[in-house]
Amino acid sequence: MDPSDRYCFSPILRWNPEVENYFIKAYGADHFSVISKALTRPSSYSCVRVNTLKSTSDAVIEKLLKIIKEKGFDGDCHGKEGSEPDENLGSPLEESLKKSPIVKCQIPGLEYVLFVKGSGPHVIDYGYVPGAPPKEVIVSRKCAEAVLRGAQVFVPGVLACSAHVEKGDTIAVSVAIEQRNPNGGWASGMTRGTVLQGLQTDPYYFERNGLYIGQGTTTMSRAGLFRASEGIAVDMNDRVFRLPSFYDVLEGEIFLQNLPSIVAAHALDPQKGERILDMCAAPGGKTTAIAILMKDAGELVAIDRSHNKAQVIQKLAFEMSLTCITTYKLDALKAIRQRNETDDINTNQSSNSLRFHDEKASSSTTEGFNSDKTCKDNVSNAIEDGGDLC
Ligand SMILES: C[S@@+](CC[C@H](N)C(=O)[O-])C[C@H]1O[C@@H](n2cnc3c(N)ncnc32)[C@H](O)[C@@H]1O
Repeated sequence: MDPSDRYCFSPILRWNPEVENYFIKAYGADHFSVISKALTRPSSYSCVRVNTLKSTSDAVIEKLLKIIKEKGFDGDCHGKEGSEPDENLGSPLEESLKKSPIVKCQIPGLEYVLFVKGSGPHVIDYGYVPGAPPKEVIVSRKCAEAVLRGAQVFVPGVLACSAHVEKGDTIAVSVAIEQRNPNGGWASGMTRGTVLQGLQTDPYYFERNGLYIGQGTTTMSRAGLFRASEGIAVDMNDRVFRLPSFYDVLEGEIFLQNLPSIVAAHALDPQKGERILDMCAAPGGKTTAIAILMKDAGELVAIDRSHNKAQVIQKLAFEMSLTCITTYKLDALKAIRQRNETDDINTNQSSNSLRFHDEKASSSTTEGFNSDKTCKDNVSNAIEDGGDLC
């Protein structure tokens, strides 16, 4: 392989042969190959839920179209145009997205869901010169997945970096996919802070062939990057897949959320005045969806075992002006006592009420949230750390 060929995005899924044979029989070789390829790519659109207590789908579409027009297609990417033709287009949604970059969900009752078009894969010139490989960082898989959905590279996601990287350097970003370890688990197995030379002796050099997800500008030096515990490490200029970034966009009016999570809240059909418990709630995607469906009237108890994540729920509820949510930092497994349990905690509560053994996450009427930097960083880190779009 020519060394320059590795700086591209062409992942190949490796299946357990038995599973692969099963699927080939079930789907046919051609269909299975299309499915297998699609599984290596991010979604071709983003899904956004509108806070109908604050706005309407039409108003949000209008505002987003204006933002997209002002900022360019995907907010902060200005790479070369030109992408591979996408052989998977053809569903009614994708056909609609060809006509307009933002469309309303056509499922009755879900008109508050919007789809925003993305594009890719794009070809990126990493500036490879024989004998002078580009400076690069390796990021975790979760970080890479977020980047391919419009996020920046945050500090905790960086695993390794070239030597002599300074703030403002152009840098290629690749991903270290987890490998199976001897204990049967999966891990990248890379020590954070590893120095890359751009040589075949670099960790996962061959495994990273075709796993370059974009190019950006470093916001700090190599030393700073591994000293810092939070913040943006690489400001992405170009990604192989481009989806609009919704970071700080129409805060409180919209929430980026996968359709199945939205449908889960919708299927629950929560009603005004009900009392609902969300036991693994952070970052609060379903919690806030439920609260909005309840018209913010009733009681929604949201718990998460992580203190920082519980704060993230509070921040989101505050942004969305939802007052029916009460947040607790609490392990769900220890959350509820049997009626006849005889420990001495909360003995003054009625026997059939839920009894919380842990503390309420600090003040839920927090005026401080707007300017609370820690909370904002917690959101970034929670996203970085959790990676899931819930
Ligand atoms: C995938 S996220 C949940 C997403 C959330 N339901 C939403 O729709 O936004 C899983 C969350 O569960 C929390 N969690 C896991 N085990 C828990 C437990 N035993 N008690 C409380 N929270 C837990 C994690 O901290 C994490 O924030």
